[in-house]
Parts: sequence; structure tokens; C-alpha cells
Amino acid sequence: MDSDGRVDVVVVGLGPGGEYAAGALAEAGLDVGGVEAELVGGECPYWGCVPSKMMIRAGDLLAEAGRVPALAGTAVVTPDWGRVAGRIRGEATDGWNDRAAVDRLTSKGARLVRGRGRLAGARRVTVGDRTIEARRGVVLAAGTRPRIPAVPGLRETPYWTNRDAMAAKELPASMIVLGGGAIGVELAQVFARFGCAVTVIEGQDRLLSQEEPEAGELAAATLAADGVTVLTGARALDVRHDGTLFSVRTTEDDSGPRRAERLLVAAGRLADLGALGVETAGLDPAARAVATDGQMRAADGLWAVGDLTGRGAFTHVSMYQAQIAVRDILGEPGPDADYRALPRVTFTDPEIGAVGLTERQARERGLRVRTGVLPLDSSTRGWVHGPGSAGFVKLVEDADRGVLVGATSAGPAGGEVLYGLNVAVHAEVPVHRLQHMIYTYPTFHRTVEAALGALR
Ligand SMILES: Cc1cc2nc3c(=O)[nH]c(=O)nc-3n(C[C@H](O)[C@H](O)[C@H](O)COP(=O)(O)OP(=O)(O)OC[C@H]3O[C@@H](n4cnc5c(N)ncnc54)[C@H](O)[C@@H]3O)c2cc1C
Ligand SMILES: NC(=O)c1ccc[n+]([C@@H]2O[C@H](COP(=O)([O-])OP(=O)(O)OC[C@H]3O[C@@H](n4cnc5c(N)ncnc54)[C@H](O)[C@@H]3O)[C@@H](O)[C@H]2O)c1
Repeated sequence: MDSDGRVDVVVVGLGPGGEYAAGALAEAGLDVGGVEAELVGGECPYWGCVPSKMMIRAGDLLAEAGRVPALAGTAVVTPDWGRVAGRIRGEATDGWNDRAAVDRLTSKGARLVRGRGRLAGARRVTVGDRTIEARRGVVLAAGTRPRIPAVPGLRETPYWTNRDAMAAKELPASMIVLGGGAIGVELAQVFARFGCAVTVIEGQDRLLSQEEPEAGELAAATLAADGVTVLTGARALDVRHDGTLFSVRTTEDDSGPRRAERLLVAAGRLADLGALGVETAGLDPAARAVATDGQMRAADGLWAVGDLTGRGAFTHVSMYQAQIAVRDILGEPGPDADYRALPRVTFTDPEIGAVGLTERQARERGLRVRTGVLPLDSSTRGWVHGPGSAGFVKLVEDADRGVLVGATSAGPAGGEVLYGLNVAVHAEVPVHRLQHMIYTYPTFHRTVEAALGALR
């Protein structure tokens, strides 16, 4: 930063997208100022992916132990949430301290500016009473915050968001989860597996409503098997808290409100573009997301990456976009962002992985669609695996082009099985070539071969 407070690039928000961009630009020799209001690393390592996956790993172990009697003998397991909470503090978040992430960033040559950044016209950011000018431009990577639905009474209660759930030192005895999307189903399963009585309230007619119907049905069956009460097509009418318990009246309950010790709101996320001053760069502050071109440019001298672009709220999307923005800022040519083969995995047990279009999305685009769906336990590996082998592979083919445009792989390691399908959709490998390759026996992914044979 020169004496006039000028740098080459300012990055606002240092979550996975912003931290990658700031570090890579600094390593390329640019003078980079990274502005962060909270913790360097963002939502994913402290309150999102990493701690939730540590919880899930622990919950899955408990469930696996529960399968021992059917296959291997006896196992006596005593769940202890303290181990999970301890690991999240000790290993994942360092007690919600970003020292290691700051060192990682500054060792690459970027400077950290603590505070809340706001655009103040082209290539200019204010942080408190300080103004930073950017010679090349600004990267917006400020992420999103939880969306709190306008349910009467809700905002006046001490509801939880994902942040409170990740920080929970003690397991609540009971919990209502508002929202049956990715956060809702993952956390409902974990909390239930540790002994919490969980109810999920989902407004759509199925869980994971953005995914294939089969995925929602599997998630519902799985949660039910873990003792979770799932209400779909249910609207919360109002929420109260009496100092001890929450009560939630829903459209599905005639006999009175649901009661629980905690209420977790997992009803999607919102970008707050007004707070970022995007109107000073000619953008709409009321928009749901920052629109960009394929090189992640939002305006002259302004790039945007990550959740606030609305192209998929996933860490891998934010880093993918950041790589493109970095190339563009450095003047290096490269392909536009391509979301055709966007992969995502819901880390329930069984995992539910998906890539590209669902059958419905493909039909809505006017494609002539063929699908193939096979359950995992129709494979030798699924049958050998026994309890815990629920899952399926579903393929969506653009029949005119003879390529897969979408796929779902659910089951044990469903997120890993997804990789081959991700390559097939991304590289547009012809279906007839996929049908004539060799699939290892006995793997879960042999169900892909069977589903290819079932395309109709
Ligand atoms: C419970 C949970 C589980 C998840 N699990 C997964 C998963 O398994 N896999 C996956 O791919 N994704 C997962 N996600 C999503 C993932 O966390 C996000 O997609 C990812 O963190 C987005 O990165 P980002 O860089 O866009 O923004 P963020 O991580 O949100 O970071 C944005 C940063 O900007 C900062 N900031 C905001 N405004 C300002 C400002 N004005 N000035 C300065 N700084 C600012 C914030 O403090 C924050 O540090 C999960 C999310 C949650 C909540
Ligand atoms: N494994 C992963 O990759 C992972 C895990 C967790 C979160 N995430 C990311 O974080 C984002 C946020 O997760 P999320 O679960 O909050 O959002 P989401 O958009 O995945 O799901 C929100 C759900 O809440 C429901 N809903 C909204 N308002 C409601 C209301 N008033 N009553 C009942 N239901 C209501 C919606 O219908 C939807 O099903 C996701 O979009 C996802 O991209 C990813």
C-alpha cells in the first residue's frame, strides 16, 4: 500500500473465494489489500463445511456401530457430544481464531485490513474512515448471511443459525429445524444420531427440493430411520419462546404447536448488496446476487466471486470463480465460467451427490430426455454391504446429443462415486462410450453401468 493508501487490488471479504483471490494475486506480485470484517477463511472453516463435516463424521461412526449387530457381533457405543464440540474447537476452528489463516494470507504478500469494507465508487473501498484506492480494481467476495423467514414472532426469539449449531457445547434434548435443504438435513441427522429429538419443517413438498425427487425421498426415509420427524409442505404459522422452550405452530399440526429446546433456522442464505455499497458502482443494491460475465466481471474494475454471485453456494464454486477472476485481473486468457457440470454433495448418510441438471430442469429446457435409475442394492457391492447401503444412481441424458446432462449418485460414498459422473457431464463423454468401458467389480459405481443400460 503506498503512502496515498493505494494498492493494485482490494478484495472485500476473505472467505474461501476472497482468500484465494487475495493470496493468488499477491503471489503474482500485485499489491493486494484484503478486507475482512470477521475471520479470515469465512463461513466454511469456522461455521460451515468443516465443523459440520466433523459432526457428520462422528454421527456416521455412531450409525455404523449400530450396524455391527447385523453383520459382526456386538458394539456398545456411548455418544458423547463433548468429543465433537472439542474437535471443532481444537482442530477445526482453533477456538474461532484466524491466526493461522492470517499467516497463510500475509505470507503470500497480501495485506490484511480488519473491518467492514464498502464500495465508494469505481475502484475505491472505504473501511471505517479509511479509503483505499485500487489501481486495477476491486473483488467483491463478501458471501451471504442466513435468511430469516418472516414468520410471526420468530425474530423476537433466541433462534439458532448454523453458527450457534457449530458452537454448541452441549447437545439440546430437542430441536426444531426450519428448512429441509442442505443444512437442515445434514444437521438434523447428526443431532438425531447423538440423541436429540429433531423435527424438520420444510415448506416445499419434499426435502432437498432443488434436487431429484428420488433424492428427497431418500433423505426423508433416512431421517425417519434416525428418528427425525419430517414435516414437508408445512408452513410455520408463528413462533414463540417462553424462556425455556420454543413452540412453533405449523399448517400441518391440528393438535397444537411443536415444542423444542432449540430452533435452528436453515432456510437459505441472502447476500446484502446494499451494505456493500454496490450502487456506487452502478449495480442494483436490492438484487439477490451480483451478476457477472463469464470472467466474473460485474462492472468496470469490479469482479465478484463466491456465494454472493448466486451461482451455487458452495466452497468449490467460490474457489473456481476466484481462479477465473484472478486470471482475468492478471490479464491471462482463460475460459469463461461454465456451470453445466456443477457438482454438489449433501453429506447425509447415505451421501447424496448430484451434478448438472435434474430431469425436470432438463425437460424445462426442452431437451429430449432419457433417464435411467437403479437402486444401489441391485449391485453386488450394495448387497454385500448390507445395512447402510440405501442409495441409487439416476442419469439424465440429452437423447438428441447422446450425452449425460445430469446425474445423481446417492449411497455410501455417493459423493465420491459422483466424480466419474462429473467428468462425464463436464466433458460430454458420449453415452455409447460410457456404455462400453470397464467398471471395477464389485464397486458401488458399477450401478452407473447398470443405470446407463437402463436409459429409456
Ligand atoms: C452449515 C454449512 C455447511 C456447509 N457445508 C458445505 C459443504 O460441505 N461444501 C460446500 O462446498 N459448501 C458448504 N457450505 C457453503 C460454504 O460455506 C460457502 O459456499 C462458502 O463459505 C462461500 O464462500 P465465500 O467466499 O463466497 O463467502 P463466505 O465464506 O461467506 O465468506 C465471506 C467473508 O466476507 C466477510 N465479509 C462480509 N461482508 C464484508 C464486508 N463488507 N467487509 C469485509 N468483509 C466482509 C465475511 O465476514 C466472511 O468472512 C456450507 C455452509 C454452511 C452454512
Ligand atoms: N453439503 C453442502 O455442500 C452444503 C451443506 C450445507 C449448506 N450448503 C450450502 O449452504 C446453502 C444454505 O443452506 P440452507 O440449507 O440454509 O439452504 P437451502 O436453500 O439449501 O435450503 C433451504 C430450505 O428451506 C426451505 N424453507 C425456506 N423458507 C422456509 C420456511 N419459512 N418454512 C419452511 N421451510 C422453508 C426451502 O424450501 C429450502 O428447502 C445451501 O444453498 C448450500 O449451497 C452446502
